[in-house]
Amino acid sequence: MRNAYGVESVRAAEREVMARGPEGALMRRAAAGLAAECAQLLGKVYGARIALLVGSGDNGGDALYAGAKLAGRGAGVTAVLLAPERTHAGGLAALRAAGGTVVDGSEDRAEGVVARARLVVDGIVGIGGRGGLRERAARLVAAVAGDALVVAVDVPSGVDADTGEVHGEAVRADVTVTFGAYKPGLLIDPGREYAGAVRLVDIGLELASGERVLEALQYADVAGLLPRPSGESDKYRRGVVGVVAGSARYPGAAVLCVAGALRGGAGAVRYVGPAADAVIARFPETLVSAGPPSKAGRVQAWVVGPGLGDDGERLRDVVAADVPVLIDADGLRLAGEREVRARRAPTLLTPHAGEAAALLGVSREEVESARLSAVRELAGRYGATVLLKGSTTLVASGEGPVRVNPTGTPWLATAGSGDVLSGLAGSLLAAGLDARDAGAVGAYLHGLAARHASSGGPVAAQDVADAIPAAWRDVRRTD
Ligand SMILES: NC(=O)C1=CN([C@@H]2O[C@H](COP(=O)(O)OP(=O)(O)OC[C@H]3O[C@@H](n4cnc5c(N)ncnc54)[C@H](O)[C@@H]3O)[C@@H](O)[C@H]2O)[C@@H](O)CC1
Ligand SMILES: Nc1ncnc2c1ncn2[C@@H]1O[C@H](COP(=O)(O)OP(=O)(O)O)[C@@H](O)[C@H]1O
Ligand SMILES: [K+]
Repeated sequence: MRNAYGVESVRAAEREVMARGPEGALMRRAAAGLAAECAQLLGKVYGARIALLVGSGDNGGDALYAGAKLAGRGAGVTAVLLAPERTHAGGLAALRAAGGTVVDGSEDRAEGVVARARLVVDGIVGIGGRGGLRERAARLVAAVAGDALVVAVDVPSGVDADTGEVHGEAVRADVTVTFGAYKPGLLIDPGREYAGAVRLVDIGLELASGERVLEALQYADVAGLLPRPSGESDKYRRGVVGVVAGSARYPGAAVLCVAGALRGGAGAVRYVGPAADAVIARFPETLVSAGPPSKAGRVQAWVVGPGLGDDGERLRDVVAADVPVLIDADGLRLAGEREVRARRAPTLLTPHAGEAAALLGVSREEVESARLSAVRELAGRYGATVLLKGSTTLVASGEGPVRVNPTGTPWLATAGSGDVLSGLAGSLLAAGLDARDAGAVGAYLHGLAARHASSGGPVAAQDVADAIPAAWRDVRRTD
């Protein structure tokens, strides 16, 4: 599991280490890790032109000590000070002693220094930052050459370390070297996008895993959660997933949802609805039935909503069932908050940002700019587990850390791929995973399947469904 910790926890862990160890030890470790990463990116340090953007706090101190190390190896290092009177004194002295130079960020020549640098180190603000870049910092950042390497210290300045929100201008880094622990803002868009590749440097902080606010499943975690048929399994023991999706107008949604469900580990897929002919034509192994879902026979979990149109009756029939239910797409619009809250069996809602926005009564942009608070708010309101889809997929339940999905590709943003995900996650629910695990494992496999199917090129939703078994085997290999 990859865990991310909030700023308060990181600061508390830092205080503990500082109380025990020699002064400045943490910053020296951080700076050493930062310098090593810069050196690796540069390839040749000797003669390289480096600019340090240095703010008023310890983040600037890290940049200065790292700059001193690089200057000691023959790089031409210039520190551009954004708050000259409040610059980290020890760091500044170290840089000067190593042969580095210093300019005031308000001087005209500062922009030229930044523009000529091959590598720019962003030490403007770290976890102490609030809001976007201020004007002078933003101007200097805008001067960075297009082909320069940008390394952010701890977090890209302007990105909220706790949430990934960006209010105003922020640094776009190629690499972010973060200290002691991942911060949520490095793993959730838009912050994740600004951070580039994230490198974690161990500086000896001890964080209790119970304090994590965000977690990302890794291969081994997923392998441990995948359903595994035992020798005595039969299709009912493996779980039957019921799919209520599609309409005369959208039969394709039913086919795609069933396609995902068939690959999700349940023993059988039951389809109820008006697209039975289309489903059977593509997947003859599906059990189809007409009539209401409640009369369809044994089902361990339902998926309801993709392409459903305005069929509130079938939706209500499913929501009244006493087994886990996944509600997606049109189902989200039709399901009342009170009905969902009243359910006793687990409920998993899988909105994309637009659907989440409609449920919350805000704009899509508001959801996309503050995903963490949106997914938590929805989980709280509905008393359910919520999987918020998009460039960063998050899964939140009422309690415990939020899960962030580490797999996927922007090629997944293709019509119908969400239907495949709901079928897949519903199948995992039927196979016995709880709602959080079914959502997180479903998103993980779905993203990995898309990568398999894509290999850098476009994919269609059906390709993603077809690649799920390969993704599954891929994960199992680590078992
Ligand atoms: N906490 C830890 O465990 C460690 C922290 N270290 C470094 O220390 C950093 C935190 O240092 P600080 O607490 O001094 O805080 P920062 O260096 O992040 O910020 C310092 C000051 O910047 C100003 N500021 C805030 N927002 C601003 C904005 N938008 N534009 C311009 N100025 C702004 C504020 O006056 C703030 O107090 C970490 O991010 C990391 O780089 C490391 O040296 C090692 C260990
Ligand atoms: N930029 C992106 N990067 C990665 N995955 C994305 C991105 N945009 C969308 N996705 C994923 O693509 C899928 C699209 O689902 P959805 O929006 O429901 O589409 P549809 O309704 O057409 O099936 C989701 O799994 C979502 O997480
Ligand atoms: K920074």
